[in-house]
Amino acid sequence: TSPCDRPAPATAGLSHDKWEIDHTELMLLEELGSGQFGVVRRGKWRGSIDVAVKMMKEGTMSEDDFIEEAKVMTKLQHTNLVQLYGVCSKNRPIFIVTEYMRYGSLLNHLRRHEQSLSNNQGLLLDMCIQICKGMAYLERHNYIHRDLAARNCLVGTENVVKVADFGLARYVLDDQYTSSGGSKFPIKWAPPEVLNYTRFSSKSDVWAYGVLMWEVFTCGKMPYGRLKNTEVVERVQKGMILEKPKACDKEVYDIMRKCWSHLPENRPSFRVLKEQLISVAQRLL
Ligand SMILES: CN1CCN(C(=O)c2ccc(Nc3nc(-c4cccc(NC(=O)c5ccc(C(C)(C)C)cc5)c4)cn4ccnc34)cc2)CC1
Repeated sequence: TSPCDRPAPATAGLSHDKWEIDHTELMLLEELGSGQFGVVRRGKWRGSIDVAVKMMKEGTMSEDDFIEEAKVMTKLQHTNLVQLYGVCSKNRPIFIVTEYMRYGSLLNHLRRHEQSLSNNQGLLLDMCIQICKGMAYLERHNYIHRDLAARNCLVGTENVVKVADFGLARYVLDDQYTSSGGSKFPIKWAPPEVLNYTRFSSKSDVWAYGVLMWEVFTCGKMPYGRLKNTEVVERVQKGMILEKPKACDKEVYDIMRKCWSHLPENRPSFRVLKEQLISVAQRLL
């Protein structure tokens, strides 16, 4: 059919689609750091809303595919997910604009506050429960994270913890990151079916969540210490799992271990995990 036959897209005629942010309404402030895609800065949107702005370095991401997906991502809304406000896609580099989390990554937060956190099992468990709630929401919406880890969670005021960058891994162009043989692939958070067949699912997110729980209860240790990626792959295939962190109660470790069941179908769902963690927290605290 010729273009004039086709019905106009629903947003035709609107000056901006609702996920499109007008970059003249953004004021860029200090740099927060840099990640897979380049520099991230704090900003103000419409004069008063605190935002984080990822400025996508050219050639680091498949931009058109991401801009299409952004329409779906803006609809994912939960207190334990870092909210995507929108994108500035009319200029290059494109900007990804999200809510701002003032205390940075959970990994750095754990390492910075190890002293006070290491004997506060209640707070560590609460962080895990918050992340589990965010992941249970994604699971309900059949949304797979693909790179869940403490480095990809963020800390806000009053010990709020949120999951960030869910689904973004699909748009990274660097094959050192995307292929399981690559130097940047998150091997230590990957289950056997991802290592062997890159078969991602909410159950592979559950495996990664178990490793994230281990990161939380060790206050940010590197899983499997200095083992090289090839050594980790070999041991995970043979069923080796991470040891119980000192600060961690046996019951909590038993839940971690279930996340590392070899077969995905033997791992609990995030919905079940949430119930188990909440009942352990009630018994323990
Ligand atoms: C007292 N401390 C002082 C130092 N400090 C900070 O400087 C600091 C404070 C707030 C920060 N907040 C945020 N920082 C970031 C941020 C900063 C640097 C890098 C990144 N990460 C990325 O850009 C990034 C992450 C993952 C991925 C893939 C696709 C691989 C999964 C791709 C890109 C995010 C994003 N945010 C979204 C909402 N809030 C933030 C970050 C850092 C923390 C507080």
